Amino acid sequence: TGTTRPQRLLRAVQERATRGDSESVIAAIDHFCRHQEWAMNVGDEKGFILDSVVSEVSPQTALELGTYCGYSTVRIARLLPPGGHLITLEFNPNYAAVARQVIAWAGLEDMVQVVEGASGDWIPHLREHFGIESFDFVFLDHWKELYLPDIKLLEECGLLRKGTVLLADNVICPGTPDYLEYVRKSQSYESHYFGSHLEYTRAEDGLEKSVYLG
Ligand SMILES: O=C(NC/C=C/[C@H]1O[C@@H](n2cnc3c(NCCO)ncnc32)[C@H](O)[C@@H]1O)c1cc(-c2ccc(F)cc2)cc(O)c1O
Ligand SMILES: [Mg+2]
Repeated sequence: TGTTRPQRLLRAVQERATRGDSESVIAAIDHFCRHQEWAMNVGDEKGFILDSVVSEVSPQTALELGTYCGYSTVRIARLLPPGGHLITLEFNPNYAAVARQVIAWAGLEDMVQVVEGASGDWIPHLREHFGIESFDFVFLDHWKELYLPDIKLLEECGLLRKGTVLLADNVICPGTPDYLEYVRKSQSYESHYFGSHLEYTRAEDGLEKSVYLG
């Protein structure tokens, strides 16, 4: 049995990036995905939009749904303010193991908690387990049909507050139609679409930023 794509991505990071240098980790993954093997990281073009939203929110508490290899985890964590903390949920243990090593290579392990398990199981326990009152920022990038049920669960668990910013990847490709309809129609959200492209391709895709109004 050979290696998996996440393992080959991790090796590219360890061979090309400088330990402790998060920019070089991001560049190594983008290089790997552009020149070796495509992988479903948010990528550099949408990543630039992610960076600008994270910088604007400057979250003390952030949540990511779907860690995969940790690419967007590193993008978010490197921009957190002092005292800021990111919890990222990943239910595939092999992906979680790779992500932990990518995050550590970037030197960001102190700001990030990779939590192994399903978002639906973990969201109701985040407050008691991690002492989280509410999230300032949520990045959605896991299975697309779970975006809507998971934000409804976050609402029910009181983990969103007036002003919480949700940023959702892939609202065009692969697409999250039910989520988009909900956040754009609901009186509880103020939504804005950032047009871009599917990572490392010319296909259309974009990010939806939705502010929870309470
Ligand atoms: O499918 C895409 N992403 C899915 C991500 C899944 C990751 O999240 C983890 N995950 C899934 N469900 C849960 C869960 N909760 C659910 C279980 O209870 N709880 C925790 N973690 C979860 C997985 O283990 C993965 O690590 C995608 C596709 C394209 C794409 C576009 C065009 C193409 F042609 C091909 C592909 C582009 C993208 O940017 C994409 O993000
Ligand atoms: Mg994505």
